Amino acid sequence: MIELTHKTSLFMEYYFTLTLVLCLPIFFVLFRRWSSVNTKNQPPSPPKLPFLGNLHLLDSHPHRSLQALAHHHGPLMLLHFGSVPVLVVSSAEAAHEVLKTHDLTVASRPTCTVFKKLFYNCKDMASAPYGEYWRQLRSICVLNLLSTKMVRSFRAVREEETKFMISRIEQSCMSSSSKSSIVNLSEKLVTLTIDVTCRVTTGRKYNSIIGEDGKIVLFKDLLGEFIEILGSVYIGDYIPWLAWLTRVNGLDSKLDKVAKQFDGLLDRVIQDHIEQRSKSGNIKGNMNHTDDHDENGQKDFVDVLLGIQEDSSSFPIDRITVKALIMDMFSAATDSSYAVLEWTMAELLKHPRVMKKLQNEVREIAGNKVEITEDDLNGMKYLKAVIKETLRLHPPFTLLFRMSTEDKKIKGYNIKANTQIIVNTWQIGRDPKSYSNPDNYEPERFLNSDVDYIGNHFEFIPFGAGRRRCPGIQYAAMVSEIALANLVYLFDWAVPGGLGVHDIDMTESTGFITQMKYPLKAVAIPYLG
Ligand code: HEM
Repeated sequence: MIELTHKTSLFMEYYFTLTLVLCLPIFFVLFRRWSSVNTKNQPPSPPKLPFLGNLHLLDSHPHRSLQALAHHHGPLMLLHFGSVPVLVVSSAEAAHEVLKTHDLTVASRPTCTVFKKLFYNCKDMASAPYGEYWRQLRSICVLNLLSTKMVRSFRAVREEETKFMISRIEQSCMSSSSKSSIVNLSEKLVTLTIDVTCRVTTGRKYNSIIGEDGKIVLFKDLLGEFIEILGSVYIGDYIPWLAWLTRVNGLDSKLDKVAKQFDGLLDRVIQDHIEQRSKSGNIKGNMNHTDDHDENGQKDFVDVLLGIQEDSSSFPIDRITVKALIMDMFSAATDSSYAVLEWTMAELLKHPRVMKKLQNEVREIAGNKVEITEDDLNGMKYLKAVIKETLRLHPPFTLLFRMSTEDKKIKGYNIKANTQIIVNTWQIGRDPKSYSNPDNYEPERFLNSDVDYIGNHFEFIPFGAGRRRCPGIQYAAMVSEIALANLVYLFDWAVPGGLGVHDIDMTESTGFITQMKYPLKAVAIPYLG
């Protein structure tokens, strides 16, 4: 009996193996046919590795490695980050097709763990998926927080904080025997942009806060850590079985710590505002959130959001949404504006001709004024061209991140739903097809040109384009213009002793926002008129 069973089982094994061998060619043909249907008409791709896909082809400056890949594979190329398909868009024409023709299809953002943890499960505007919730938040921000009227109403904050920055530089010049001083411009500019954002969003500045462990944390350092961590890659998003790595390398606990510290701060900010509002009687029924000022003076973003929360006719927003929106403002408004100013000053130091031309314009328009005010900025055409040229060569967000929500044919290629879309704005701004001498810093190219940065000209999209375009363009322009005009009006600038203009280190930082890797230092010499 045992003998019989053994024989049967041997026969079964033999039969199974034979069937498998005979069927293999059929499986192979079927697989080839299935995969060719599946990959039919897909954009060109470099070869990929098992599990990693094409992740190994990226380095710490992904906009540069993607540019190198696009030179081989073209302006629409399909990569795989782990198991996730990623469409990379690298020319103005392809960006027009994706962001304008297929705006609605690519209006969502990729879901990623870092954003989920830092922005209350994507309850903010910038990382929320496309849909009704995002639409409502966007309209609240565009109509109430970032409207022309609201941005203008913060003019005094911008002018005052610029004045503080200038007087800090003047003081360091005065205390030097030569009446000039080496200034850490990066440090001055980051303080300016953080202070403006804090006052506009919360009504006050934060030098330091008490951390979770009771220790004092510099607000600037906390925000720096937040921005740095925003740029981290959470490997589990692309290769799920490697998710444990972020527990081992400490990213998980770092994320949780930063999120908790900001959450505590935002809770205190909101509580202070609620108490202040109830003291001044500025509560439900007594407030119109579209007014620019309350009886105590300037309203900040938290005031406006609490007003909307109390207004039963508005879209209902809870405390978490208020916190998530404030986080958006902190993360989007500070380091981006700071990066633009820092790169601009570095380029001006490297190009004394451009610096002189800019100073001539600003000094001519200012006459003998003590300082430049926002009224003076309108006529400063070269200043605006200088800022545009910086945004072309050094967009703070070198890549735009989107997500397709439906299967679509884009430029004849089949693009599946849930494909991540990356638009390489950095590469597009340096394309020789759109710009002569694309690597040269020549603001003149924007004089007498109708090319703007509001998403109409796809060769120049530092603020993105389409539905998810940056809503803070006006805010960013005003902070940068007033600060730059005063810096070049009130001081002459030189490269620190012994160094030439070619010694300025233009290496880029890594991370979410591309700044200069090393702090920019320059000699400030007060201009005596
Ligand atoms: C020079 C400074 C700035 C630059 C270069 C910049 C650039 C960008 C870019 C490239 C995007 C993505 C656009 C897209 O996907 O098409 C974006 C989104 C966004 N920006 Fe800005 N930005 C700047 C300043 C600001 C400021 C000052 C604020 C607010 C006060 C702001 C708020 C936002 C928000 C909330 C989003 C998300 C919009 C959405 O997803 O609907 N940005 N920005």
